[in-house]
Amino acid sequence: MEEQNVILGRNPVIEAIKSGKEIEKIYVSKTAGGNISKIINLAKEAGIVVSTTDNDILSKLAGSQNHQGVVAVGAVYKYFDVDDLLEYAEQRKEKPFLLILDEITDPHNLGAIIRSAEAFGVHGIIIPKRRAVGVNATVVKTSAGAVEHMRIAKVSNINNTIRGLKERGLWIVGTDVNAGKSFEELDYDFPLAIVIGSEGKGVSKLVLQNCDFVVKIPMKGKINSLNASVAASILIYQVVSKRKGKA
Ligand SMILES: C[S@@+](CC[C@H](N)C(=O)[O-])C[C@H]1O[C@@H](n2cnc3c(N)ncnc32)[C@H](O)[C@@H]1O
Repeated sequence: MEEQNVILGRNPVIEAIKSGKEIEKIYVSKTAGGNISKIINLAKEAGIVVSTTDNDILSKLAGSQNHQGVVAVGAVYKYFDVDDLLEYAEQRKEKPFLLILDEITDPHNLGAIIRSAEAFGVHGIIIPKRRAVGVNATVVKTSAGAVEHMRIAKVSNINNTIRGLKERGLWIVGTDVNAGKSFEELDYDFPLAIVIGSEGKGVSKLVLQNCDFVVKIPMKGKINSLNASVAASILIYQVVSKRKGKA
């Protein structure tokens, strides 16, 4: 785990963005002028959230040190590469078992998924760089500390990552409320990644097309879907129980 840190001042923040440092958010003063628009543009290009705010908030974040109207709040988590996730499975002499989260935006869902994944021995979680929540303070808290033991990789393009995983021998199991196949029909005794979709629109069409299997958890009630973290937990448990006792 990396400590959450703050970077103060214009040049340090510019250098931090350029070096690709994990930055969660950049705060800029409402009244800042000069090269502030350059910082905002650089941040946007790097996909970093920028918040325009009052000087009081900046001073609080900066602990009364000089911030020149800009404070970057560093990441709370150091991400892994997809290769690290697969190597971890290899070290454990287990068939890879990964989760791919397709644009989960609620930090409580991400935290809960990490917690279940850690509890049941998932080797790693893949999340997209854009349009999804990353590991922030709420996620850390909701995961009840499980995030410290979970390898999470951030990728630019989920579909390219899926292609790469298939080349490495993984089977991709998508989940969708309207799938024709029940999740109980697979034996999960193969290297795999399970795809869980976003709260609003589910797994995207293209990702579903790239899956080897698409399964549903049959439901009896009137509500048409489960919470993403609940669905993830049911699937994770199914994989673990089906693999039990198998090498
Ligand atoms: C809240 S649901 C998304 C609902 C979305 N409106 C849809 O129609 O797909 C979030 C994710 O949880 C998983 N999920 C929820 N209920 C499920 C079910 N009954 N079967 C399979 N997956 C489910 C899927 O990955 C889904 O994309």
